[in-house]
Amino acid sequence: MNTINPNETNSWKELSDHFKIISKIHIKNFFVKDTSRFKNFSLVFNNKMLVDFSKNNISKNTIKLLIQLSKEMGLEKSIKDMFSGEKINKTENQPVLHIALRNMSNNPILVDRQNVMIDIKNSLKKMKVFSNLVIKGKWTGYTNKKITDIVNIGIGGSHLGPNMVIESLQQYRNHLNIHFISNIDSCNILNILKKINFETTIFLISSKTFTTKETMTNAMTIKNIFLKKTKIKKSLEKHFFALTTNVQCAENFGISKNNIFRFWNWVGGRYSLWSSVGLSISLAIGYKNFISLLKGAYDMDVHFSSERLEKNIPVILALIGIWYNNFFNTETEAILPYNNYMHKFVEYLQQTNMESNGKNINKQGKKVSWQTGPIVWGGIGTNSQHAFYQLLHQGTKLIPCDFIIPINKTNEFQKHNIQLLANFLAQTKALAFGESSDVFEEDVNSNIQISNNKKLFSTFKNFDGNKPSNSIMLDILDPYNLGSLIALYEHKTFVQGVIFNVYSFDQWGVELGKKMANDIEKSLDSKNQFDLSFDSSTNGLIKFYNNV
Ligand SMILES: O=P(O)(O)OC[C@H]1O[C@](O)(CO)[C@@H](O)[C@@H]1O
Repeated sequence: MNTINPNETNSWKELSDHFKIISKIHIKNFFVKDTSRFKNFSLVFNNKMLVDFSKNNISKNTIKLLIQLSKEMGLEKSIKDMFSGEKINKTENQPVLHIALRNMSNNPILVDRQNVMIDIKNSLKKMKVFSNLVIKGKWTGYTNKKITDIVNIGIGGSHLGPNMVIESLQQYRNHLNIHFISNIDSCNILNILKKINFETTIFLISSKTFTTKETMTNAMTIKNIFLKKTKIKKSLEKHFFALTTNVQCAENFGISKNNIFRFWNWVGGRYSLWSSVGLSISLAIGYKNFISLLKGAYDMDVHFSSERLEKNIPVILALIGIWYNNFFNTETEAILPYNNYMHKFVEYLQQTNMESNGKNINKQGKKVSWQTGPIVWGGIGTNSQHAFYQLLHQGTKLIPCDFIIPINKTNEFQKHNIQLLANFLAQTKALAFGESSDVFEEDVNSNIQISNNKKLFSTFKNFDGNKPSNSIMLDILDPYNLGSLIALYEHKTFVQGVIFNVYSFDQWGVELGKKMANDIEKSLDSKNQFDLSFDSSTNGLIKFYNNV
């Protein structure tokens, strides 16, 4: 195991010195000095994805030093360890093998000397058969009607990934309506209940542990309402399914053995959309498209595990992220997809990144003295341009951005597609290069007496530029490319975790809130006469609730 902290490496010291020079250079000057800047600072993946990282505050030397840092932190060995099934999730004593779920090679992957590919292939076969039966109308409900609606009941990784993929791939959807119940807030259930007919709906209870409070409460409520309506216990067999590692709990809940789609403890919840947790995806877009999604991710895995670091897209994006996070001290990064279907992408990435690297204890159990995972946020273009881009352009915070756009030339609304692309290009250009306010003077309304105020007025319109961004272009938004894009961000997160020297695959930080919610829930039970033994704030809030 690597035992060095990033800020104790030689590269870190070199990067700190290097920062003093680079931070004084405007991005536009990098372009002036190097006429081949785009060529030198962009990479293409499989002729389908272009990653342009030229509009950053970086030189060739920056990349060289960052790669040196990654080597000092043992990145190459860490990648090998993950792909070979080493137990790199040490605090849970598990390997981390979402990459096995999309392994399209014939190479075995061993966990405790067992080849996990056999179980994975069987699970995929079961998903294929079931998806086909439902889509073709051969799986019927308890009154023999064809299935029209699927409800996925799950939260966190058992919800965000499938929901994002299904939304992103709207154009590949079949006739099935897909719904998600995730929140314990009853509004979520009520809203879905209004839309479905129990006779033609199946419920996928998606939970790695099959113990998550929200999911279990939601599933039990639905089951009770369902049984009240059907009055036949056997009807559950036609309508209730479990996607889980915990077969016993699923059976105890009343799911029949055949209706359990298993996966394994070595799949992290937030990396589980590639497993049977992706059943809603396979139902929504068909098994063949689900496999294309896996294939896209697999090809990115091959790139990530075999390409040298200098040409390795997830590595380069991770290192640029570290450069801003740890040397420019930026606190956040914005993800800006220029595609309406991708409106769930940011929410999904927040879990991938923030649950993985939101840690303040290093692998040796000591408090870190460097910044770890950034705050990930963002929104879709062009809507976000009219909401928060003002701050990106003229605010006081430096916010590195990833702009993502799938090319769309195929539909009849070409004017819209062109305008969307023009906005995408314009924003990254405006952020990087800025513009002097003189350019705007001719626009100034002639009625305004600007002569006295001219100087003052123009400062408001000034664009400093020098705001960094990456541009990611996909040749199309299809299952394959989406798979590659998701895997790219998964690996970016992994690389950053290695450099931060934190364990990226546990999430102990969510436990305390869960435990306290249980204790407080008991005290809210009116039978207990509202136990008020908490702090004065919690007690005050409970009293207010009680008196309303
Ligand atoms: O799939 P499960 O076990 O219901 O867990 C749901 C989510 O809860 C978390 O453990 C966090 O609370 C996530 O990591 C996970 O994706």
